[in-house]
Amino acid sequence: MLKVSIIGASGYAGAQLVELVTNHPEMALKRTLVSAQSEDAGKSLSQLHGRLAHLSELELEPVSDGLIELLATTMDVIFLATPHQASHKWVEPLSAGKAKVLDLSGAFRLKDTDIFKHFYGFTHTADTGLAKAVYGLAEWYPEQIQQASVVAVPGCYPTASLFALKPLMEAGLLDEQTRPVINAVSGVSGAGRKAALTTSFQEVSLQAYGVLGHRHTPEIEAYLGAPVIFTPHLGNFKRGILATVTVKTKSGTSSAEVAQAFDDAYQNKPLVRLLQQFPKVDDVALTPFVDVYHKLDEASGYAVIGVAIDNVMKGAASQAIQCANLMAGWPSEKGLLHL
Ligand SMILES: NC(=O)C1=CN([C@@H]2O[C@H](COP(=O)(O)OP(=O)(O)OC[C@H]3O[C@@H](n4cnc5c(N)ncnc54)[C@H](OP(=O)(O)O)[C@@H]3O)[C@@H](O)[C@H]2O)C=CC1
Ligand SMILES: CC(=O)N[C@@H](CCC(=O)OP(=O)(O)O)C(=O)O
Repeated sequence: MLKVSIIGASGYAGAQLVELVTNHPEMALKRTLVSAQSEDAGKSLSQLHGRLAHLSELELEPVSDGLIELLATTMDVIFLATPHQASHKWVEPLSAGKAKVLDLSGAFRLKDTDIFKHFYGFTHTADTGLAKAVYGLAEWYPEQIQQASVVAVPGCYPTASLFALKPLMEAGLLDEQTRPVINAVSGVSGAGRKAALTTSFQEVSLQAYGVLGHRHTPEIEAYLGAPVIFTPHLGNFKRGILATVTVKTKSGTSSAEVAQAFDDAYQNKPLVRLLQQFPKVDDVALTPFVDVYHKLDEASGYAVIGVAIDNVMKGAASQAIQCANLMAGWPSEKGLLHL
């Protein structure tokens, strides 16, 4: 059994990880942590998350330098489901021992530290951690993830967007002169658990935000290898992301070529479901699946691809488990397919 700890366990992604690790046949959850000043330190996780009421023995411990050092040398796997600054601080000391570290924040996804500073608002100084970090898009970089000691688990919107675009990019079917246009709607859980006016029940109404400036734009561009137009929207539902992606294909591209590109990319990928219709958020909510559909208008050369994922699962926690599975030498879907 792999010994596992989760830092940021009281948040949405962290609590989801607690559930997934607890259900995993080869993982044993040892410790759950929150920040040093957390008002939830000392509470049991089941007090905060009713879904975890059966795990009443798990206590949330405040993080400290001493505990970080201990975890680095005694754990096999450590998940950080913490804000970007906290992950930036803790990834290097946590990866100094034998533990493999999976960070769910955006702190280690962008290799270009100038772009990072522009979009995240602070200077990246964890060079060693950044050099080690492998981007954890599980179905796309399995060999690199398997060798990694630090994984930067992708953001939720980049996961949905890249699953739509990478098959066409890999097949050389995208028109290089026209940027893909990504419109995506996320449920409110994407914003995290802490109270904020913009995410309160009375305030949320379908609306675009972060237009032409969201930090996920450079992340999508870095792992697609082309510029995009990305517009996120906040929807009045709890879980899920629906990304509708419009692309111009190369002149003469046929529907059969587009279908072949998606079949080639996702055959033998049990967590990716190629549908016969555009996907629905409810079909993936609380699951680790990626639902995908595509349609090409051969006359104009424009294609529309729909992708649905659960933002907290495939957009964060279940993708982190997929990466931990790969790092342990197991199939990425271990412990996830039959939840
Ligand atoms: N929600 C989502 O859909 C997705 C989230 N992510 C990323 O995952 C990470 C967690 O997100 P989410 O679960 O939504 O966030 P939440 O705000 O719900 O949870 C954050 C967690 O981190 C803890 N925490 C905060 N500061 C520190 C610190 N300095 N040291 C240790 N623990 C700390 C919080 O507890 P406390 O404050 O009490 O200490 C809490 O447990 C973020 O980086 C987010 O960007 C990525 C993809 C999708
Ligand atoms: C609805 C909502 O607010 N979503 C979050 C994205 C959550 C996510 O993927 O987080 P990280 O990249 O920060 O890890 C946002 O737009 O900031």
